[in-house]
Amino acid sequence: MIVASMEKVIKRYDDLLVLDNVSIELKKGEILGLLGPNGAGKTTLIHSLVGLIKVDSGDITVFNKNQKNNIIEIKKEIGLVTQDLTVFNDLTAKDNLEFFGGLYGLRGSELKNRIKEVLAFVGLTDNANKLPSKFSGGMKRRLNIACALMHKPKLLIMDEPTVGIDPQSRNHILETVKKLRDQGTTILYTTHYMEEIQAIASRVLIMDQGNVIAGGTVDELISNIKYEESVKIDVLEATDQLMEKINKIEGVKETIREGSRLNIISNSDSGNIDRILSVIREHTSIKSVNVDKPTLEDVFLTLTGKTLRDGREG
Ligand SMILES: Nc1ncnc2c1ncn2[C@@H]1O[C@H](COP(=O)(O)OP(=O)(O)OP(=O)(O)O)[C@@H](O)[C@H]1O
Repeated sequence: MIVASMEKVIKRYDDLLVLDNVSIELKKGEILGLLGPNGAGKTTLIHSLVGLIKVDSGDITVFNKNQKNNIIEIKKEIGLVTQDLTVFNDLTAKDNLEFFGGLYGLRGSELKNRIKEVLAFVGLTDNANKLPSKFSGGMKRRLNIACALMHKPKLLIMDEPTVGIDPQSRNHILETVKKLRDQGTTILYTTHYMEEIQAIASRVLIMDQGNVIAGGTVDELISNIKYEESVKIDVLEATDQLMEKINKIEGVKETIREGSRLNIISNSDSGNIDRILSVIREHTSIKSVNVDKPTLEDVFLTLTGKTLRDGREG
């Protein structure tokens, strides 16, 4: 069953085409991972889906209703976890939840019980009466999620909910997302982090420059490039000249430089590792070499020539 869809959606900011004929579908009970570098259009896609911004053309349907004509009704069933925290620093965690619950019409004992439930769900029960200003980044993010859960949304949209937090809080959030999925919530989850997508997503859409450029399960996406391998080489000095020479070797598809590490995507049947190594040796010393099967990161690199982490050109 389709919970939400966008069809041929176009959104421009002046001359900038931010959503370029985007079509997506969200299926009931799935965690759909939306992966892309900075500026790919992920937030714009989300804000369009929930009706926070108007699109220039295309159709958006949520819960089988045309979004434009039924936006108030639709919003009652959607939870939005925004990238920027929306919690009030001068209200305690509990009071924040009371405020957001109130906005959704919860009152009295129903409101009180839901606050307790949600605090326990995100692991903040012991901090209910504390101000978010005293929280760690991860605790604030968890409270931000809790606020979006007060009205038990059927569709939860999470815009990079783990940015800038410690690994423990990150794992806690990923576990929370999986629990929500197990309870039947449909989730759209955006991130730069492929490890998160690999850990939780049923399906992945990869976005770049306003386009959805690939989609499928993680395994499906990786199998599309299985004829390739990823050669990771640590060198003493990775100069522009060296990069240029490597890219000219037959069978090399992409080379990305991260400090003194080179990640080279190469056809696995071209047998050119020797060639790559000897070109490098002519320029600098080699510290280590690793040949891996491709990961989701390599899928992205192959498709866009950029790393997921920062959207930097390769
Ligand atoms: N209100 C706006 N006015 C003009 N340009 C905008 C506006 N909002 C976003 N943009 C531009 O649209 C493009 C897509 O931005 P968007 O925030 O959707 O990307 P994103 O994939 O969510 O990036 P990030 O990972 O950094 O959040 C960017 O080039 C951005 O500068």
